[in-house]
Amino acid sequence: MQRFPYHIAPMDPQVCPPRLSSSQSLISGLDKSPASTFKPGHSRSSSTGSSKQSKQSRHWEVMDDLQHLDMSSVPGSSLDLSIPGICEGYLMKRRKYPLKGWHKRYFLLEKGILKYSKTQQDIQRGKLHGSLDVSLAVMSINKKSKRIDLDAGDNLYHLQPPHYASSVSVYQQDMVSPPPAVTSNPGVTSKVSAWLQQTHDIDATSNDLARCQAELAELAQLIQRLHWLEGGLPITSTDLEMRISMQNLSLEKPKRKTGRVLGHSRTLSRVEAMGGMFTSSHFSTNSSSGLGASVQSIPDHVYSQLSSPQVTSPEAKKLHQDICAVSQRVHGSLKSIHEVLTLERERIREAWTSPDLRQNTSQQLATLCSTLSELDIQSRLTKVHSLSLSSDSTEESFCTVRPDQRTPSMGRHCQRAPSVAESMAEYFDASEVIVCETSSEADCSDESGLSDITTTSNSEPEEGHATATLNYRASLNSAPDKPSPVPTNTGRRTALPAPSTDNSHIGIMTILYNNIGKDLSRVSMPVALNEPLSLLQRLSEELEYSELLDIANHIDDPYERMVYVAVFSISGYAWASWRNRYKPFNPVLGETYESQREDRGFNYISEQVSHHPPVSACHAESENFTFWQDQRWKNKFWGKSVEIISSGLVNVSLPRYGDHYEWNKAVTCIHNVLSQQRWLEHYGEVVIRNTASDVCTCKITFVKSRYWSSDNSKNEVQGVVLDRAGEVVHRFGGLWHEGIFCDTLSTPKCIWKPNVQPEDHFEYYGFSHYARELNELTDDMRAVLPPTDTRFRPDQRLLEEGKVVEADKKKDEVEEKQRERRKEMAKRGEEHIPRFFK
Ligand SMILES: CC(C)CCC[C@@H](C)[C@H]1CC[C@H]2[C@@H]3CC=C4C[C@@H](O)CC[C@]4(C)[C@H]3CC[C@]12C
Repeated sequence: MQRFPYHIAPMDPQVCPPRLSSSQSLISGLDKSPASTFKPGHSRSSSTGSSKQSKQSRHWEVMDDLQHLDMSSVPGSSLDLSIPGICEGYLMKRRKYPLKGWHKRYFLLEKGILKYSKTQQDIQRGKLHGSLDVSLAVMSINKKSKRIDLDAGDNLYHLQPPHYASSVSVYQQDMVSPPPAVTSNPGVTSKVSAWLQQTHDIDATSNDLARCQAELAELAQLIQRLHWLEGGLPITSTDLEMRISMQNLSLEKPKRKTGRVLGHSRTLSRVEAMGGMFTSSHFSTNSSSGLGASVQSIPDHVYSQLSSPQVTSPEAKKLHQDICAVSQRVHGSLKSIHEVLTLERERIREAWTSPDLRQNTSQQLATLCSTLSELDIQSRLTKVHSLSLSSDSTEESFCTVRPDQRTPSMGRHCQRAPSVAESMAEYFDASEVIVCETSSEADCSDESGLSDITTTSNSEPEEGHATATLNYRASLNSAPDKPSPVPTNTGRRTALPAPSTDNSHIGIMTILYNNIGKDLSRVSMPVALNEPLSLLQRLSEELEYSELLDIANHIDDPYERMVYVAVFSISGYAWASWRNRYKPFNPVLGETYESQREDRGFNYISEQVSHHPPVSACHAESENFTFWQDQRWKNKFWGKSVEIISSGLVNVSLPRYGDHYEWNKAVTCIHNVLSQQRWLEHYGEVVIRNTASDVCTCKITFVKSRYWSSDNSKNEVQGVVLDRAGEVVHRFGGLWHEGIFCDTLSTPKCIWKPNVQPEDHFEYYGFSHYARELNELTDDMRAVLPPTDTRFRPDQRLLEEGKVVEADKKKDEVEEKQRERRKEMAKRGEEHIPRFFK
C-alpha cells in the first residue's frame, strides 16, 4: 500500500541545521552547504509532554532514531562541543493570531537563547518581542523550503528566510531593501507573505484604526458635553451628575437644609469638570443616595438651574474648538486608512482582472480561504511533526532536531516511522495516497497548508454564480415541499435500537500521537468513532433519491432527461451536512451488502473487492435504471483537512432510451478532520456524458466555499446542460443540502429537495430515515442472506445496540482475523477472487 503523503526524512546530514558560526546569519546557515553539522550548545531537558504515554512515545520516537545518526562521518563535522558564538540576522517569523502571515524580525541567538525584535537596535536596547531557550525547544527544519519550526512547549515559532533569498548575498540585499515581488511560480504561502509585505504598512494601518477608535470615543464625549452645555436635557442620573458639575449647579436648596436628601452640597469647578474624567471621587461619598438615585429625586431648584444653558460660554467655545481638532485628527486617520484600502482594492482588482492571474488567484484564494479557516489545529499538528515525524511529502527534507544529539551517526538511515499523514491514511484505510504529485515541494511541505490544490479543477463557475445561487435558493424556498413518492409505511424500522454515543472526547490527534512509532495498521481505532453502517451501505445511500432516475426514464426530451440524471448525481451528496462525526466501518475483504427495495423498485448488491487498496463495487437494478460503480479513492492530507478523491466513474443506464451516462465524482473534503469543528464539503467539476449519444453533456460545478463567505453560500452547486455545439440548453443550481432548481424548463421548477431529517437525527448518528433502515436484520433476511453480509458483522451490530465496549473488542477480533486470512492467502500465493464482481 502506498502510504500517506509525508515521509519521515532519513537522517541525511543535509537536512540538519548546519553549524552556525558567529559570523553567519541564522539563515545563511540554512542556505549553506550540507557539509556542516548542527552543533547544539545545550543539552535538552526531558520532554515537555504532559501524559506519561505521550512522553514515552515522544522519547523513543524522536530520540531513538536520531541517536543512531553518525554525524562524525560527515565531512567537516568533527565533534565540537564548544559553545557556539552569536548568530544574528533577519528572519521571517510567522505571525500569531489574529494577523496571519509573516513578518520580518531581527533574531539573535546567544548562549542558546534566541531573542527577537523588530530591529537590531531594538535588540540592543533590550526592547524584545520575545525570547526562548532553544535548548528546551524541539526544532524541525525543512531545508528545501528553508523553514525552521521551533516548538518551545508553550509557543510554536515558525521561521523562514526573507523570501526567495536562496543565497547569502540575496539575503543580505534583502535586509536593506523590501522583499522582492512575487516571482513566477512560488508557493501560495510565499505569495501571500509577499502580498502582505507589499501591503502598505499593515501595522501602521492597524495603529491608525486603533487611534481612530480612541479619537472617535473622545469626540463622542466632547459632543455630548457640548450638547449638555447647549441645553440638551439630561436623561440619566449620571448625565445629570455630569451636567450639574459642569454647570456648577448648587445642589443646596436656598435657605433650607437638605442634608438628609443629598447629604451635603457639592459643586465642582468648571475647570475640574471640563478636565474630563469624572470619577466617583468627584462626588460626595453619599452621592449614591442622592445623585445616583432617580432623576425625580433631584429637587426642583436644581432643575430650574438646568434650564438655562450657557451657549455662548467660553467653555462651549473651547468645546467647539476641541471637537474641530479631534474631528480633523479622525479625518486624517480615516484618510490614511482609506488610502491603504484603496490601494489594496486596486491591487486585488488588478490581480483579479489580469487574465493570467485570474485563474490562479481564484484558486489560490479558495485554497487560502479554506486554510485560513482551519488554522486552529495547525499548531498542534506542527507540534507533532516537530516532535517526532515528518510532515513533508518529500523525503529528506524535514528532520526533527533535538539539541542534545551530540553524537549523531550517519551512514545508515533511520528507521522510518509512520507520519501523522500516514496515520491518517491508515485511519481512513486509504487506497493510495497522492503525494502532492504536481505541486512543488515547497508547497507540499508548507505546514500552513497553503498549497495549491492541483487535483481539483477550478470549482469556480462563471461570474454571477453567487447571485444565481441566491435566486435558486429563493425559488427553492418558495417551492412547495413535495411529498416523497416513496411510501413510508413499508414496515421497515424507523428507529435505531440505541442512540449514538458521544465521541467528542476521543481525540484523533491523541490517538495518532500516542501511537507514534507503532505500526498503525495494528492500532485499532476506537469503535466509538464509527457509525453502525459499513462503507458498502454508505454507498447505497447514493440511491436514496432513485426516484429521480425513475422520472428520467420517462422523459422524452434528452436535455431535460439529462437535468434529472444530473440532479440525481447531486442528491447523492446531501448526507454530508449531517454526517461528519462518525466514520463508516471499513468492509473486510469479501464483505457484501445486498438489499431489496421493493418500495423503491430496485435491488442493490455490493462487495468489497479489494482491501489494499480498498475498492468497493456496487450494482443496482430496477425496471427504470441500472446503476453501478466501483469506487476507489485517494486521500490527500493537507495538515488539517483530508480530501477524498474518488477515481471510479459512476454509471447509470436508462433502458427506455438506451442511454448510458457516466460521470466522475466531486472531491469530498473533511475540514478540520482532527478537531470537533469538523465539516464536510464537496467541490470540483462533475461532467456527465451519455456514451450512447452525444446530443448533450452536462457540467456541474460544486463550488468551493470561500473563507469570507457566510454559511449561506456554502454548498453551492450549479450546472448546465450543453448541446452538441456547446450551447447552454438548461441551467440549474442550488445547494446540495437544500435542493436544486431549474429555471430553464418550460415550467421552471424545483427538481429535488432532500427529505426532511428525523427530528432526533443528531442523537442517532445524523442518520436519515433511509439510513436507519439499512442495517436492519429481520428473521426473513437472516434466512436468505449470505454470511458475508454486513448485517452479520458482530462488531457493527454491537455498536448499533449501543454496546461500545463489546463492539470495540469484537472489532479487534474481526480485524485480527482478516489479517490472519490475508497472511495465509499470501503464504499460499493466492489472490482473493470477488464473488459478485470481476
Ligand atoms: C474522524 C472521523 C470520525 C470523521 C468522519 C469521516 C467521514 C466523514 C469520512 C470517512 C470515510 C469517508 C468516505 C470514504 C469514501 C467515500 C467514497 C467517495 O466516492 C465519496 C465519499 C466517501 C463516501 C467518503 C465520505 C466521507 C467519509 C464517510
